[in-house]
Amino acid sequence: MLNRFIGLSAAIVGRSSRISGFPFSPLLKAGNQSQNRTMSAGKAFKVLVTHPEVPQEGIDLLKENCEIIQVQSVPINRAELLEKIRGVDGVLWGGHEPLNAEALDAAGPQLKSISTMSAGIDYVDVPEVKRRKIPLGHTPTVLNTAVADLAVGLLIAASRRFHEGRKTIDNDKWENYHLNWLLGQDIRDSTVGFYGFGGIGQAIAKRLSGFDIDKVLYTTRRRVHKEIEEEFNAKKVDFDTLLAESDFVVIASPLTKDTQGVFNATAFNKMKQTAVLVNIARGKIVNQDDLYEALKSNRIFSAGLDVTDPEPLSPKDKLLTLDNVVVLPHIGSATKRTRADMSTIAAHNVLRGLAGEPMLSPAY
Ligand SMILES: O=C(O)C(=O)CO
Repeated sequence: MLNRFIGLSAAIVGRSSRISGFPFSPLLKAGNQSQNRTMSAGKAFKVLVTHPEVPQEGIDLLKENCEIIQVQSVPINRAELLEKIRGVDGVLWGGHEPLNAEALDAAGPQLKSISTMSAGIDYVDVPEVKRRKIPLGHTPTVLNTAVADLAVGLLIAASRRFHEGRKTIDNDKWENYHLNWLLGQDIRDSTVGFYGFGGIGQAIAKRLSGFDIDKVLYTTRRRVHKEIEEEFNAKKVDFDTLLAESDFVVIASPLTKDTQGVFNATAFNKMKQTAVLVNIARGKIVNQDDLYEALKSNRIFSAGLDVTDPEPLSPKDKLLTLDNVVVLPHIGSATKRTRADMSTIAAHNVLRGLAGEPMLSPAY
């Protein structure tokens, strides 16, 4: 229920940060003269935006009360970032570069609020941020639908052999006079297993409910609310059961030391030979060498990946030589509206942190 509420508020902020009733960042309330600070631009706080392409929606919110400093280089030049972060009060961390002691030291002890513009925060040294008692926000929820749409796209593309089909055209091997040519896996009546069943996993399950699937299994540390289980006809199972019984295995969990590399040869050997793996979470949750072997030997049917290890993936990577894998360059949240919403939520997080208020979506 709480998830739903946050989802709703987040969606509202995304559409319009000015709708009355929305829990505005305190700093955006009229005047805000209570802050007993003055800066060169007459603004209460100095905020670094670490990426030049952060959508304007978030920048405009910050500008109302803050002097903005912005990194200009893309890809981000670390030296520029470390130079510009010095002395700032808040940071909107727009990219996926390491947010670690080096950056925090460069900023200095006055830093009091940080938000990433991402759901996953595996590139943040969270213990280090926590140790310094700096509130940290991130932007889950607003990207659930965009990532879920893409996951369903990958699931269909991998199960119906889009990549291999396209290659037959390129190679003048269009052979549909064979009745068993390019046969794929059905989604209807299938069991879909989620490794991680938070907001993104549930948004994928919601979309798949229109595909006449039979059941949903999920593996998580904690059981999800009963009403969510009922809504998706979902059952919590252990990892081995998930692997053995799922026709589609969807990875939708954060990357942590516990999830890193869990999809390895042992796991693939427990999956159905007809199974399709989809990963929209993080590349490192999968042992990519083992995945390559499992796909090449047809130990599993196919895979659809939005994330790889490393990123960017080399065009020479052996994974790309396979017919039965669809690989995308980590574009799960890459829609105009989603990125705008992410910048809005991140800006609210930063402003709330500066005001000493709870962030809209705290990371810890
Ligand atoms: O925001 C994130 O963490 C993503 O990886 C979106 O795809």
